[in-house]
Amino acid sequence: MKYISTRGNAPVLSFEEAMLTGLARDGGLYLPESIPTLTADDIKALHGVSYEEAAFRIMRPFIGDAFTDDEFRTIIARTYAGFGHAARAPLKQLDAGHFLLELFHGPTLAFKDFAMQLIGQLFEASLKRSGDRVCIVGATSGDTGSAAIEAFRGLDKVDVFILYPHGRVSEVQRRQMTTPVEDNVHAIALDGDFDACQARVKDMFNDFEFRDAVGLAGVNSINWARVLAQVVYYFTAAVSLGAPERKVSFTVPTGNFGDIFAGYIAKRMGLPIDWLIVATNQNDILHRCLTTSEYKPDGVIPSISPSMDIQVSSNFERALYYAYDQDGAAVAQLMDELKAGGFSVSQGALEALRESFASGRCDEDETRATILETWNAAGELLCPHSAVGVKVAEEMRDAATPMITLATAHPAKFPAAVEKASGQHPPLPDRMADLYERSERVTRVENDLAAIETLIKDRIPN
Ligand SMILES: Cc1ncc(COP(=O)(O)O)c(C=O)c1O
Ligand SMILES: N[C@@H](CCOP(=O)(O)O)C(=O)O
Repeated sequence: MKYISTRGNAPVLSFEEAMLTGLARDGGLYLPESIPTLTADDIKALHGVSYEEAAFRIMRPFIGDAFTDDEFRTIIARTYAGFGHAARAPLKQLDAGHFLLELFHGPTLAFKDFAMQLIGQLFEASLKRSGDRVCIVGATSGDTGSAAIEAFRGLDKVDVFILYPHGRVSEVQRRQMTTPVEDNVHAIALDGDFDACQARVKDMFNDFEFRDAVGLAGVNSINWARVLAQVVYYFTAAVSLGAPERKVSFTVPTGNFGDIFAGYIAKRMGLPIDWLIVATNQNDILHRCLTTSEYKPDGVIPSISPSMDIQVSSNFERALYYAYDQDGAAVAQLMDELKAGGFSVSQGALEALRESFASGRCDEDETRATILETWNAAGELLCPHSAVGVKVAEEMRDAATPMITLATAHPAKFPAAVEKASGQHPPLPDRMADLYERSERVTRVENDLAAIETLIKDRIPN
């Protein structure tokens, strides 16, 4: 299996190389050259198997000869051993035809753990073999950072620097990043929004001198392995509702477009998905683009679903690559226009996107009202991101097709917003009960590439 860049002008890599490389050297994102498919019988055979077995069968065709089957099975077993639910990604029924896919039973209580725990294991196995050292730099609006720090803390041969927007993540998210004591992990509070954090990370990848000097690697959804691991739960959820005989739709609380893009990959692999519905908060650039064709970032507005406070949505580039018939030059042209302020998706590409994706938007009042209504009607306490999903799903679903909304984080990560909306205080699980007492370690930086690069160079071992 070979991996190519969305912009068509970077070295073709193996799975392992793509995983360790992060951003392609032409600024694009890696994708498999072709997408393996599962037959209806393969999908049927997923009925009743463990999450780990499903993960093995779904991901195996993408990894080539990077790991033997035994190695890969061991890695998967370790990945999900620390999850607090035997099903890993359980489905709950909200009402007739509407289901919630709970993705928050991992160590940091958000869907990021599904992929981050896996790539922690994959990096460890790969670096042990090569003896190389890497410097991971990531951008977070709250959840990627905590999941990355949890997955990589204390690992040999890996330093991790996470840039988060100062003052714009929840206290639990911040403490998950700032309280680990291992000295290979570094929380960096940047003066700016998430888009600024992500832009600086991409700038570092595009600064080849710095990139090569520090051995830069990425664990944002820039990294294909992140997306791949998220494909699995689309299969397990759909199968438990009757796939491949019965189609399902998914509504996905969306920001950087990585999670919903994993659903799109599942669809291309042969999973019968009717609609993939992009649910946005008031930072609705994706909804605007899918409805008007215009993609013009106009600044992030802080919300009560802060992990989705994103206006430059990295993985949308991967969707555009397919919508433009895998034309890397066309994608590169759009990304140049984006640097200059924005772009318009062509009519043909918009129609291609609309074959799979629909969208909706949920504002702050609607988010709060949905938390309260879902608590009263179903006894389910939603985090604000999942509430955005549930609200949009309710507006968009039809009676004929089961709708699965992704519950992307545990309500206890956002206790203030959840309590204000519902009157219910969501407690942290026991293993994190002392989070508020632990001491914090964080470095504040300005939004300045040279300053961030200097800080990183000074901190990594020579
Ligand atoms: C809780 C939560 N929900 C939704 C999202 C949006 O997911 P994505 O960025 O993959 O679109 C994020 C951030 O990634 C998140 O942390
Ligand atoms: N919402 C994310 C933003 C980064 O997304 P990623 O999937 O590209 O890592 C977060 O919580 O950090």
